[in-house]
Amino acid sequence: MTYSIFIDGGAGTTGLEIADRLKDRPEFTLIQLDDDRRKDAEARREAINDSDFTILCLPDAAAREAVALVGNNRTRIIDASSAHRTAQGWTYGFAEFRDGQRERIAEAGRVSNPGCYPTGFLGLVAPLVARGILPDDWPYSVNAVSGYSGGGKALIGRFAEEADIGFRSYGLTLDHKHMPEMRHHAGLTHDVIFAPAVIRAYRGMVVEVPLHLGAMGLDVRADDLRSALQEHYTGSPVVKVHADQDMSELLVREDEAASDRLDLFVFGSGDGSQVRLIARLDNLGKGAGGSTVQDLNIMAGLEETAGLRL
Ligand SMILES: NC(=O)C1=CN([C@@H]2O[C@H](COP(=O)(O)OP(=O)(O)OC[C@H]3O[C@@H](n4cnc5c(N)ncnc54)[C@H](OP(=O)(O)O)[C@@H]3O)[C@@H](O)[C@H]2O)C=CC1
Ligand SMILES: CC(=O)N[C@@H](CCC(=O)OP(=O)(O)O)C(=O)O
Repeated sequence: MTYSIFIDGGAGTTGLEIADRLKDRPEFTLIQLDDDRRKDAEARREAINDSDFTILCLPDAAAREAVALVGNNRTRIIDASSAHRTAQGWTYGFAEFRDGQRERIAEAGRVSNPGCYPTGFLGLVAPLVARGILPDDWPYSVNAVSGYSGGGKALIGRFAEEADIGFRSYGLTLDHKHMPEMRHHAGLTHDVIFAPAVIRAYRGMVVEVPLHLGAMGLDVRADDLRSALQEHYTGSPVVKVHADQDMSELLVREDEAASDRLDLFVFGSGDGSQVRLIARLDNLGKGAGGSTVQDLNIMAGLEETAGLRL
């Protein structure tokens, strides 16, 4: 059985990453539009409806428009944009973050891929909240840095033009589009305080949640959080919870290699009461293209990690 795949937005940063992961897979054939027709609504409608799976790598408005072009019950959609991440009728495409999610993805007709930052945040916090180890009513802070490819072609262009930008903090109006997704899927009662930044690396990101467990009035310590995460992700080929505590630094290289892994760390103070929960991932890997291909594999009933860079 071969599946036909259309990547709408296939000439963009995420679309090209996904095509690269699929190009040597005999299970898939790619429907491609010539460059002069790739934004033509009729050409896109035809390609979408000819496909078994359409993957949306578009700005949010164009992603909504693409969904409205589906005129059959067969074509299944995976949306990499943030248009449908908390929408009714859509399944959140993060197989590992809560029990039963992989099975929901396998059956779904509409899957919305997580944002890159929420993948780090939810990967760390959601299993701990679900187990009652961390509270659902704490105002969590999320500090993060991303490679500039996270902002797509526009930000890649800007970092090429303004060669002196080394660090860019943003989200300064405290309304970043990933905040509803983090709150919703972690089941929190408050929005997180989200402080994202971009660094002069093409890809890669570090997402951190600092916690003062003592001041929060919790009895658990760093080791308990790490053990719970290790138990939750046991056997996962994609998500690794690191045991080592003696690291003195975590680096993102300017020319970091592509990776579809999600690496989680729990660093604690001597008494374990102060904790830094840290996720390291590739914004174009588990943060976008890697998780899309993982979801596609699950939906198509194929080996879940086929084509991934682990
Ligand atoms: N980059 C990342 O790390 C991540 C990105 N995402 C999401 O994935 C989606 C794509 O992002 P990214 O690849 O970075 O963005 P890019 O800007 O690099 O690519 C978007 C592509 O969509 C094309 N496009 C825009 N409007 C239309 C339209 N109406 N019809 C057809 N094609 C259209 C653009 O065309 P043109 O080339 O002419 O501009 C471009 O090729 C976004 O929603 C983004 O938020 C999600 C997770 C991480
Ligand atoms: C560095 C940078 O600009 N990152 C993007 C998020 C990338 C991502 O996850 O994309 P979605 O739009 O699909 O959520 C931003 O902050 O808007």
